[in-house]
This record gives sequence, structure tokens and C-alpha cells, in this order.
Amino acid sequence: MAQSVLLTGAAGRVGDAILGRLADEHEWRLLDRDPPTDEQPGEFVVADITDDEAVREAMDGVDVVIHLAGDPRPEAPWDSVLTNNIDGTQTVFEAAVDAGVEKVVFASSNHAVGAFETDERTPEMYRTDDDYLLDGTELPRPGNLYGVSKAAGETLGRYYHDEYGLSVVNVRIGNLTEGHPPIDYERGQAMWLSYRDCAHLFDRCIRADYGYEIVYGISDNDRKYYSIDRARDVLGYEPRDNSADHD
Ligand SMILES: NC(=O)C1=CN([C@@H]2O[C@H](COP(=O)(O)OP(=O)(O)OC[C@H]3O[C@@H](n4cnc5c(N)ncnc54)[C@H](O)[C@@H]3O)[C@@H](O)[C@H]2O)C=CC1
Ligand SMILES: O=C1O[C@H](COP(=O)(O)O)[C@@H](O)[C@H](O)[C@H]1O
Repeated sequence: MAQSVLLTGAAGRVGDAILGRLADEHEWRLLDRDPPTDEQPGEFVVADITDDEAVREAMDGVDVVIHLAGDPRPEAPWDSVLTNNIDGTQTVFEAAVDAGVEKVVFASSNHAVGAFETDERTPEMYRTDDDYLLDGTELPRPGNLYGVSKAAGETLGRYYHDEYGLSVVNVRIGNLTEGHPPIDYERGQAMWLSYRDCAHLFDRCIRADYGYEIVYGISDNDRKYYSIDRARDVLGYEPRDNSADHD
């Protein structure tokens, strides 16, 4: 069944991957502070995610929110992640609860757990013959302030789920690139997420039933240090791509 979905950060790369394959699958309302550069499905709201009134207006009649908007730079400074990622995400959750939204899908990141990649474990953990695996039950362990902001977003989701019953799934996205995995970058190949698998994963986040979840958003790469079992089991994620096919 088509659902009414608000997609924040719609003008970015992840938004592009989602809309490129799911434009006709749901009723979209798109939000970004940057206006669209080409034709988009549904209504496009140009607004900042920290603008409480605009976000509340955009939330009206929505079943599911996919929240992508934010500063995606691993090296982003504190003032930016505090405003765009933490304050912006709290604005989204609060408005979602007040509007009676059913589910919020939060774009978390591999950087929420980046500090597990210690000098002792790397680069071996990026390789097929190493069995080191994170599965989403571990505590966050960010390696930068951007990662801290993603851990904060996951915790905001925990609160809004526990306190208000909102269904929340945090997708710790790996490395999204179009067409092929990153070249000459072992870490990026181990956490590659293809555009096709990205769209499918977020589609499953829209359709599946869950309470509060943390899943990893990567393709079915031979090389991986993130488990995709939880995404398979809870969401019905069935990835079709594998960075090893591009070696
Ligand atoms: N691309 C990737 O491989 C990964 C992305 N992510 C997360 O996914 C989300 C989307 O990332 P990308 O599409 O790659 O980034 P992007 O920079 O291509 O897109 C982000 C979009 O959000 C918008 N935006 C930023 N701050 C905003 C604000 N305050 N109000 C309204 N709109 C705002 C930007 O205008 C942009 O269109 C981010 O939250 C990022 O942290 C997480 C892990 C990996
Ligand atoms: O969270 C993110 O992660 C990806 C991959 O991280 P990197 O350290 O391998 O670059 C990054 O490309 C993306 O911009 C960021 O939002």
C-alpha cells in the first residue's frame, strides 16, 4: 500500500538514491533547505530542518518520516552538527509525535561506531578472512563529533519511542556510491551501500513493522564488519549487490 512519506534532506545523495527507484511507490513530500534542481515527485518544501513551524506544517498527514537532512561531513565542526544534526533531529521527532506520525527512519552513520576501528583491528577487519563483526547491539563509539551527533540522534529516537510509542529505525549507513564501490578504499568497499540496495532498504523501513531498531545499511559485501542480519530479520532487507563483484 502506498504510504505518505516525508523525506527530509531530499536534495542530497541518499535522497537521490531513494527517489530514483521509489518515486512511484509512495506519496512523497520532500523537504530540503536547497530547492530542487530537477523535477521531483510530490510536493517540495524548501525549509530548514530547525524551523519548527515549517517542519510541523510539512508533517501534516504523513505516515512515515525518513529523516536524512543534516551535515554529512565526518569532519563537520560542533556548531554545525549541534544545529543541523542534533537540534534538527529533535525538531523532527517532536513534530512527528505531535502530528501522529507512525514511523521515523533516521539516517545514522557508520561514524557512530567509528572508534571500534582501532589500530589493532585495522586494516584486517576490512578483509574477508577477518570475522570481526558489529551487529547494532554494541554501544555507540564515535570517532568524531559528526559520529557523536549520529549517536545523539539514535538516542533521541530511543526516547521518543519509549516515551511516545513512535516506531523508530536507525540505519547506520555505510558508504553510498553510485554504480560501483569506492575504488582503492578497503574500508569503503567493506561498507559499500549500492544505490539499488539503499532504495530497497529504505522501502523496507517504510513498509515493515518494528518498535525501536538499529540496523546497518550496507550491501551484501563479502568484505564486511557490519552484520546485516538484523536488517534482514526485522525489515525483510534482501540486498542484491556485493562490492566483491566489482573487484
Ligand atoms: N552518503 C553516505 O554515504 C552516508 C550518509 N549518511 C547520512 O545520510 C544523510 C544524507 O546524507 P547525504 O545524502 O550523503 O548528504 P547530502 O549532503 O548529499 O544531503 C544532505 C541534504 O540535507 C540538506 N540539509 C542539510 N542541513 C539541512 C538543514 N538544516 N535543513 C534542511 N536541509 C538540510 C542538504 O541541503 C542536502 O540536500 C545525512 O544525515 C548523512 O549523515 C550517513 C552515512 C553515510
Ligand atoms: O556518514 C558518512 O559516511 C560516509 C562514509 O564515510 P567515510 O569516512 O568513508 O567517507 C561518508 O562518505 C558520508 O559523507 C558520511 O555522511
